[in-house]
Amino acid sequence: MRALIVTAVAAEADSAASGLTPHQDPVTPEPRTLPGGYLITRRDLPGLAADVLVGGVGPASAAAATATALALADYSLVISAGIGGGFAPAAPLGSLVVADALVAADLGAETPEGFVPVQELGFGRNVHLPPADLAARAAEATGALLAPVLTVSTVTGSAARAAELAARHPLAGAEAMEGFGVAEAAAAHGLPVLEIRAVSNAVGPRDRAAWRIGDALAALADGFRALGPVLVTWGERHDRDR
Ligand SMILES: O=C(O)c1cccc(C(=O)CC[C@H]2O[C@@H](n3cnc4c(=O)[nH]cnc43)[C@H](O)[C@@H]2O)c1
Repeated sequence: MRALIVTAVAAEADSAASGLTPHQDPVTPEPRTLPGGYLITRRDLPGLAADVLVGGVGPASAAAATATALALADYSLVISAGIGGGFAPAAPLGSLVVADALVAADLGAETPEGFVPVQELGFGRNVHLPPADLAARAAEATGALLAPVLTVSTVTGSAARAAELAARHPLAGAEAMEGFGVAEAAAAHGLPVLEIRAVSNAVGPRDRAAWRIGDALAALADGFRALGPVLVTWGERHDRDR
């Protein structure tokens, strides 16, 4: 099974790659550069070839990078991965969230009656769903919360915005900036998508001193260590059924 893992920045890619690196191997990423300047690193486990891509911050960058990589090689699965904001109390700092839905939370129109998602306006969609069995197994193996992950173009920085998002998405576990873009590119290629986020900060009032990026990157590496065998098993079945 060949999987494409899309992160926003190099530190996230290094975490994902180190989690997928067998213990006896030193972590020696040898990135290649794709058209567009995107860096991609290959990790091989028995039964799993994983390409880890640095796709940039935000849904548009993530979609462009993902589509570029998908046009150049044959994949069975696309994974959006990185750090994110966690909705309290369900997703504390350092915890993991696996998406049971990848939701474009600010793609739509503001109206006097409130936010209307683009799907209700009749232009496309706001939600992509991962394979339910894969998301459930991934969450179980990694100890993650299985919950919707919101994709936003603006990081939430106030209690009012956090409350608005929570009211519209009461089950949301995390917010980040790339998942839906990755999912759009995967869908355009007919591929399933998964999203995993390690919580670096709480969704709420801006407080840079409270970020725990190092802890989140370590949690992301642990998550990928646990995810590897799940991907191998899922890939064997998926490739057999294709
Ligand atoms: O300046 C700020 O207040 C601020 C707060 C949190 C994150 C940022 C970023 O610019 C990081 C964006 C980057 O990291 C992911 N991320 C991490 N935490 C969040 C979040 O709470 N909401 C949305 N995205 C987040 C995101 O996927 C980007 O790749 C700045």
